[in-house]
Amino acid sequence: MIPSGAPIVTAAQMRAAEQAVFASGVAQDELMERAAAAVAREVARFAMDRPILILAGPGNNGGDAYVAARLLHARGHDVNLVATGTPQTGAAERMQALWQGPTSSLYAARPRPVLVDGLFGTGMTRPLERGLAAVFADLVKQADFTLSIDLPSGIDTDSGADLGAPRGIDVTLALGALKPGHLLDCGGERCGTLLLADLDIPIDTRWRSVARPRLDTPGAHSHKYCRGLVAVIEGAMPGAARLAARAAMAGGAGYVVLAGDRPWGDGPDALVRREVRSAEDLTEFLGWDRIDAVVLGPGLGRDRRAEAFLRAAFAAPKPLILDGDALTLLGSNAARWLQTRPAPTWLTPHWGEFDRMFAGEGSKIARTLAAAAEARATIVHKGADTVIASPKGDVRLLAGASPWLSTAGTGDVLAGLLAAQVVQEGKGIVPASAAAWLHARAAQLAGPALIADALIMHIPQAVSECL
Ligand SMILES: NC(=O)C1=CN([C@@H]2O[C@H](COP(=O)(O)OP(=O)(O)OC[C@H]3O[C@@H](n4cnc5c(N)ncnc54)[C@H](O)[C@@H]3O)[C@@H](O)[C@H]2O)[C@@H](O)CC1
Ligand SMILES: [K+]
Repeated sequence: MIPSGAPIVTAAQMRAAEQAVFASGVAQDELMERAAAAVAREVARFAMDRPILILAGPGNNGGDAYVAARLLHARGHDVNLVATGTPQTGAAERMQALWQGPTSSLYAARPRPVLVDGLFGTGMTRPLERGLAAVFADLVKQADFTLSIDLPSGIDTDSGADLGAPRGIDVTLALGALKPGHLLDCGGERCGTLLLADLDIPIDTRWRSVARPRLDTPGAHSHKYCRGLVAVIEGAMPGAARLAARAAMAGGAGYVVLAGDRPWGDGPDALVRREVRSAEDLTEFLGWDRIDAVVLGPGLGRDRRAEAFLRAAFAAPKPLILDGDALTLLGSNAARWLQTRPAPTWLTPHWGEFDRMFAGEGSKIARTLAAAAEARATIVHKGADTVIASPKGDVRLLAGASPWLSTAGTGDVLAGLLAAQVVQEGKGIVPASAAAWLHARAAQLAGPALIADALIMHIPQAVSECL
């Protein structure tokens, strides 16, 4: 579980936000007391009367741990504390001095049913030392319940990379804001349930976790065209385009046309068929002013015909959603081509497609943001964690989607859903975030061993939860 629509900042941005709070007259110790009060509240809620072991590291994450130990002890909880070394910050040192209860060294620590991890937070700069990682993992394993303060110790704040964090953490209480490491890479798997205590720290950011969208019920006078017309272009593997088209219908588009020349299989009868045999036909079709968005790429193929279709779609002044083969065809020319498009474009690459299109270094967020700016397109960078970035610098992160989505055709469904949102919700990151939420929710509803067709059947339920 992840807080919805929550702000996300890097370690450096969090430190800057904290400094701004200090500059406004709040003392550092006061902020630490606030953080620890939130930690103590959550720990007390889960611990009930079970004995608690608190791990305190050398920095301010450890400082929070000392204060939480004091507050929990004052409330009558049975608390032991393990200190991994001497406090390295003034605040941690002052908080250590105020802790009067039992303290032991890490290697003398005895497991207890409730464990609080205050070893490291946003200050982690290198992997956990091996001995420490092993003892920590063992204490987590032997505890019934573990809560991490701010971040699981052993997760990189900005990338979510594994720096030795154990498995089995039940709850992570993020302080001030979410960090990318809560959602990306290993962080997404290791945090357990993610909670957020905002601590009244003002956060100014364009990065957020994906939120449940608010969708509109059609008005009493709505008709099929005003709810948006999506054109899906067929190619070598017509099943993929049909999945996209059916997903666009289920996602609420008013009118969906499947354009191509493949033999017509079974229904759905509501899907409109338009014969398009050549790139010239496609150009003529895309000149139809009722078309609000075009999906190209699912099952398109990579031959000359596919390339000609791609050129025709690029030239049409229509919002365009590119997926699958269209992305592979673009390859390393993607940014150059996309910059010249006369209308907004959305790309939905998985990591392989993304890597073929865009070079660059850094975290998944940094790379997706840079690519979106360069290509002037909104990019939905799919995977176990999905990063959505717009050319304007907005970011939405989605983690924790069903692992059962890793099956053929689910990407085609996302492309169709995105088109439905584009024609209903408009520009930029909003429709992309909505589509990602609906896709993840439909997968949750479809349950284990889902297939792409079943995913589509659950989209209307997901939509109904957003009205
Ligand atoms: N951001 C906020 O709003 C607030 C942050 N606070 C806490 O402050 C934390 C950040 O504190 P710090 O910047 O002191 O950082 P940390 O407490 O995360 O740790 C930094 C210390 O650990 C050492 N270190 C880093 N990686 C190590 C490794 N692998 N092995 C051994 N030592 C290692 C560093 O040299 C440094 O001494 C946050 O995570 C949060 O818990 C709260 O106290 C108050 C509010
Ligand atoms: K921690």
